[in-house]
Amino acid sequence: MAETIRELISEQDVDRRIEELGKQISEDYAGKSIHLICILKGGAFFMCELAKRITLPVSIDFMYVSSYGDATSSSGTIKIKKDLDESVEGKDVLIVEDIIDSGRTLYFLTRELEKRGAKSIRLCTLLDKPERRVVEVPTDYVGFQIPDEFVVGYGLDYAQKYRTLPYIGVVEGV
Ligand SMILES: O=P(O)(O)OC[C@H]1O[C@H](OP(=O)(O)OP(=O)(O)O)[C@H](O)[C@@H]1O
Ligand code: HPA
Ligand SMILES: [Mg+2]
Repeated sequence: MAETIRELISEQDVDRRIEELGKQISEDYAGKSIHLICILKGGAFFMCELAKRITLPVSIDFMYVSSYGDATSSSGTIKIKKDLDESVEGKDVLIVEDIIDSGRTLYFLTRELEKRGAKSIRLCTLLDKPERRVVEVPTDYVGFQIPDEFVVGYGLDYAQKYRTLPYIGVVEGV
């Protein structure tokens, strides 16, 4: 069977949900500024859309961590491929991810940012796949809970392909 993509969440539904998340985050952090930490590569697409919808002062930084490579399951080893440019000490940090799957990446990141002295650490993820969790991690803001299927689009890749799809789809035939 050839590799095909089945739409799971439409572009319109993703946009609408990001709008809601931006509003909720702006209310919850009222009076504060937020330091967004985008987890590359997948989180970049979501972060740009989310940041535009937060009505508070926002600063942004990027970290590139990767564990999947070209596979559909985690290698279990998280590597920092590009570190943050700025210190997180004393900052209200909001980690922005495209997906929480096994939870290993988020667990690693949370511990790392705690060690570096962040004042508070929360997570905003576009997608959450709770059935696959290996490590328990708190998810503060979740766009959509999805079933146990390998998804692509809106930053998510399968072997570096499909990141630029404007909707979320399931890879079939692999
Ligand atoms: O909960 P987990 O099982 O740890 O999976 C989630 C992580 O896996 C993906 O990153 P990936 O390693 O594919 O890097 P990428 O964003 O560059 O594609 C995704 O962007 C998350 O960072
Ligand atoms: O379902 C997924 N798709 C793409 N990348 C991922 N990284 C963890 N889970 C996924
Ligand atoms: Mg990936």
